[in-house]
Amino acid sequence: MEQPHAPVAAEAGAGAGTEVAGDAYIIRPLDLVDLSKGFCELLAQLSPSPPLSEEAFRARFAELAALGADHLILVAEEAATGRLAAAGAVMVERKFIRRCGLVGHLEDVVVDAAARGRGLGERLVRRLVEHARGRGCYKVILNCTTELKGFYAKCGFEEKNVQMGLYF
Ligand SMILES: CC(=O)SCCNC(=O)CCNC(=O)[C@H](O)C(C)(C)COP(=O)(O)OP(=O)(O)OC[C@H]1O[C@@H](n2cnc3c(N)ncnc32)[C@H](O)[C@@H]1OP(=O)(O)O
Repeated sequence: MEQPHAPVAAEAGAGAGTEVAGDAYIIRPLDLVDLSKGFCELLAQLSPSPPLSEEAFRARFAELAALGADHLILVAEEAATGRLAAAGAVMVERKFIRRCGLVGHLEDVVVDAAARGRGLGERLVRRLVEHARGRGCYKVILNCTTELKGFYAKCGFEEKNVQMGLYF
């Protein structure tokens, strides 16, 4: 199971909850230092995501940290540059059905365009899934485009049901 979010202002680097991926990337929970390591630039490759002020980033980080291990954002830091190359999140939904079962929701998986095709995305997804399993989730679900079905199939997912959305 992943550790809860790293303490505020903790130094990025190998420690509890981190994994050195093929020596080139350190996979670890999101940290406050990551605002200056390209976190927003990474998210902008996923969806329109203007840069955040430090205040806004810290406030959201604190809200998520308060959820403990029920909300985990992992990032992959390139060891050579200290820049972020990938990020992804999993949140645990607490249900009444299935004897108060837990469901993991995989969200906001992104690999920097320059780092794609090296297995980093799959490695990150598998780590997030393992976290959800460790929390006791009976399944992990996600929404994605048709083009990404192959990627998630490689990560062990299978197609189920239909995604619907209502945007405001
Ligand atoms: C729940 C969500 O967050 S959905 C949003 C997903 N994110 C995005 O669309 C953002 C833009 N895209 C990306 O960031 C990346 O392309 C990702 C995350 C989709 C894939 O990351 P990568 O690091 O390039 O993938 P990775 O190298 O780990 O690929 C693992 C396997 O999936 C395959 N794969 C990767 N992308 C695709 C794809 N679009 N379609 C089919 N197969 C794919 C790879 O070929 C590889 O297969 P192999 O083991 O046989 O070689």
